[in-house]
Amino acid sequence: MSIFRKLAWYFKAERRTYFWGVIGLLLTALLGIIPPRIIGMLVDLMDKRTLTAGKLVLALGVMTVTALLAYAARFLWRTAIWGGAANLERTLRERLYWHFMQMDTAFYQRYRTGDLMAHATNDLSAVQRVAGGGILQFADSIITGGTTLIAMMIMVNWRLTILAVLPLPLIAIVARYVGTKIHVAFGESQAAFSRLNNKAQESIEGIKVIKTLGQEKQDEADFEGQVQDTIKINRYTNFLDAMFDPLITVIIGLSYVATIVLGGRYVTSGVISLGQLVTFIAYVGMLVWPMFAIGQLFNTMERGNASYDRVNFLLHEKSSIVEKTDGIKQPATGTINFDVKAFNYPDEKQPRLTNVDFSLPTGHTLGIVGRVGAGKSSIIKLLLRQFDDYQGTIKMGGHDIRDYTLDAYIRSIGYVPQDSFLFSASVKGNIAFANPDLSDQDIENAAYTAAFDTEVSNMPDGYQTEIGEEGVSLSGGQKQRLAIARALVIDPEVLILDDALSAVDAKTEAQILERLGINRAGKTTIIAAHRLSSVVNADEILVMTDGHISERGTHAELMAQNGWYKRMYDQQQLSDSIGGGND
Ligand SMILES: Nc1ncnc2c1ncn2[C@@H]1O[C@H](COP(=O)(O)OP(=O)(O)OP(=O)(O)O)[C@@H](O)[C@H]1O
Repeated sequence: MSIFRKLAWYFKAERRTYFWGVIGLLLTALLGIIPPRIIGMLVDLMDKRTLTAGKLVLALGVMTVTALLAYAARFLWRTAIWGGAANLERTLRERLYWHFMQMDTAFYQRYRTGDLMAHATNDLSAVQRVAGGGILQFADSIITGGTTLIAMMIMVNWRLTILAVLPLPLIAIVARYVGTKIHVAFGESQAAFSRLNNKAQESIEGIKVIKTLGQEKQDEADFEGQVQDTIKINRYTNFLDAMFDPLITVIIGLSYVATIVLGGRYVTSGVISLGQLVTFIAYVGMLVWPMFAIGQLFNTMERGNASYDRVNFLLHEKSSIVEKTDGIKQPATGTINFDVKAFNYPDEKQPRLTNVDFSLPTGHTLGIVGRVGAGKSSIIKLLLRQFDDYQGTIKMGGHDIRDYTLDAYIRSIGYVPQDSFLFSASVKGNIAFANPDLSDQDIENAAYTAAFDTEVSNMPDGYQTEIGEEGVSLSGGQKQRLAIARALVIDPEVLILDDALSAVDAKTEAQILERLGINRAGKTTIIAAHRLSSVVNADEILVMTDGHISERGTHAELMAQNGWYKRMYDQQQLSDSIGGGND
């Protein structure tokens, strides 16, 4: 019952809805008693041969009115209770979605997307079932079960009632225990199916690797193993399912046997009439569902409870990026003063950045270079406020970036990572993602600056061409340029390109950098790159080594220093003149 207590806030808020739901159920139950009783009376009249056409018409009239009223009552409880449940699911779904949107990178590092999706779908459905099916099972078992039992005792015979209903609680027990087993088995069968799906997807996606490494046979054997597993689990599920229905039929049969044996004797000895026995048999049938309901109620509550706890646990996870309620709401502008003494990722001891400091006046360009894992992206993650926990300060326009509201701060930044997420939408839809009302001219300007315009005009439907799963697939370099155009349309104060030109050939890169220089005059740009040609024109270049700045200066100054930068630059120039780009 604890789940009902936990959801009390909701039932309280929706008490009107649920009140009408229960009234509807009560009316349905009361009206349900009438038809069997009338049929019994008709049987008695026929038995005594006193049935007249008038009485028959009257009986049919009452039955018709009852059926119409029952229809209305059913409509009432169905709309109230299912509507209430749907509202709860919507409320929780919105809360969870909003919460996901607020969470920081560390949260997404802790939880896998698949698990979060499972919470947002399966768990919320299980909670919804408590507010719909659960309430129905609870009210139905008490209301329908109770009224039918009372009717049986009052209108027929209490001894017969006790004997006839004796086997019925077994339905509740079977529904509870076999029901749980079936549920678990279904869960396993679904999991097996999704493992099989994942395996198939992975193999198809990785087919080239599998073939080049000659692993087809091994992969086939793996797949065969998974298929066998899935079949075994499904067989067991079917076995349990096949056991369930016949067992219920046997229990109901026992009840009918008891009714016929004792009821028949009562009829012959004149304790009850034949019509009462007929009424009674119909009532026995009406008790089956409430018994099921009791059994299922425990399962619904147990699952709902566990799911509610899991969802609540997620909802209570705090983001380490804390919004100041009185944070600065004006867009962030001005010089960036980055002064981080030490930063380590959550749950890690080793600092990934140490003593990194730079000052980047508005309108300047900063280049960040260095080996793989040197800390380039870590600097950017701090600038993006993906992590707020570090020693030191990062300021923009003289204010600590943590003093801005997230919205005001993030809106000032356009960020393009190496692999951008693109939506399955048109080229235009992707570029205009931040502002669907952008004019075609703005979109084309952005595409031009990102050197993507010529290719778009060659696409089948130009800017309306669908990309992604259902449309054309773009090359790595095209994706990067589309992502740059998407970032440019917001005309950000600070544009951050994190290795976002890596898949673009050297000539196109030069074109983009040149156009960026013109388009973004007076705005700040940060470029992290492996290819040093991306940063040669920067006002300052930082060379990162193991989380600290090992060299710094302009291109000319760094060349003069004769260190890692010069060696790397010469080496890349040489391979460029031999190889060329990779777009
Ligand atoms: N989210 C994270 N959690 C824990 N460690 C991380 C995380 N992100 C990066 N690291 C570690 O921090 C170090 C610096 O990584 P970072 O991504 O900043 O390097 P980088 O210079 O950008 O590398 P690349 O050139 O490959 O992009 C690496 O050792 C990396 O493994």
